[in-house]
Amino acid sequence: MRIMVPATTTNLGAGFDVFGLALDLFNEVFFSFDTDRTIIESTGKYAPDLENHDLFFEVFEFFEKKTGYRVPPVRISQVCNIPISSGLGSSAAVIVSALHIANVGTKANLSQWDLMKLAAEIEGHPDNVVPAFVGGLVVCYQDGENFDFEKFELDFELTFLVPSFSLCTNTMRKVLPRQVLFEDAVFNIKNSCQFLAKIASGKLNEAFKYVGDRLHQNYRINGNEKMKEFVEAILSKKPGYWFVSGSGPSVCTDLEDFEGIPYLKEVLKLKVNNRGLIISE
Ligand SMILES: Nc1ncnc2c1ncn2[C@@H]1O[C@H](COP(=O)(O)OP(=O)(O)OP(=O)(O)O)[C@@H](O)[C@H]1O
Ligand SMILES: N[C@@H](CCO)C(=O)O
Repeated sequence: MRIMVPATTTNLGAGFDVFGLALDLFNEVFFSFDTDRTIIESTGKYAPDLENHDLFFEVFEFFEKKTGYRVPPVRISQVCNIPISSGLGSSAAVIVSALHIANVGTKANLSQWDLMKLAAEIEGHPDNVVPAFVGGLVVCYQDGENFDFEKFELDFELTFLVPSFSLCTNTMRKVLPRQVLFEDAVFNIKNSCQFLAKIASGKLNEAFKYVGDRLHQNYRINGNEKMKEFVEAILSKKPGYWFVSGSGPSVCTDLEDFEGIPYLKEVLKLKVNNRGLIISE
């Protein structure tokens, strides 16, 4: 059996923990239950960047605690095509695939809606896992038990500048302020609403004028010397738009000239994936 889970970018500037977008880049996860112990193997471009497979086991444990089912031993072989700890949803791809494997192996047969809620609970925010499940641009709502989302299907390509250093989302969430200025909150509301209104009206080119943020990006950029240098070099080239992908360090921008940007490891040009995850026997 196989499940392919897409990379995702989130926040898109002002939509912190709310906007998520699935991309045309997938981790492939092959799995079978004909084994007497759980074995996980990783191959693919980014497999060398992996330190361990703990996240799979954390998800299985969470699933067992939440459902009461025991996840049977499983042989997993994953192809890591999504950069790790780079702001492109690598952890969400694992969480979604591991929940699917647990759901199949236990025959718990949870609905996709319930799996999405579990995934958002594990990750601590819904904006990577929801688009990983359903594809497209999603606007997520999660407040305690209340969970909802709407999806928009789009057709465009985004450019991501991926640096050679990585940032851990959990760490990047801890650097965020507990309180913000009223005018900064209003700034983000204006931008996120206008971004979404342009998307909903099909005015895609105008949408990316509204990816400004004052709630999270600066705290994350200024909290890491390499990230600060990386973003300052990008801004010195006066991009039409830019935003930090997820919790970083990758940056999405419309730049074409990447000359002299420090720590730049690779440039990924990724189309929107409106399909979400792909399950096959
Ligand atoms: N293919 C994988 N197999 C096993 N564990 C993985 C895999 N990809 C990511 N992880 C785990 O997820 C962690 C990275 O999660 P993190 O949320 O920090 O980064 P990200 O998901 O790539 O970025 P963002 O959440 O900002 O999009 C890694 O340190 C590793 O523990
Ligand atoms: N909205 C989350 C996304 C992490 O990928 C954050 O910025 O922490």
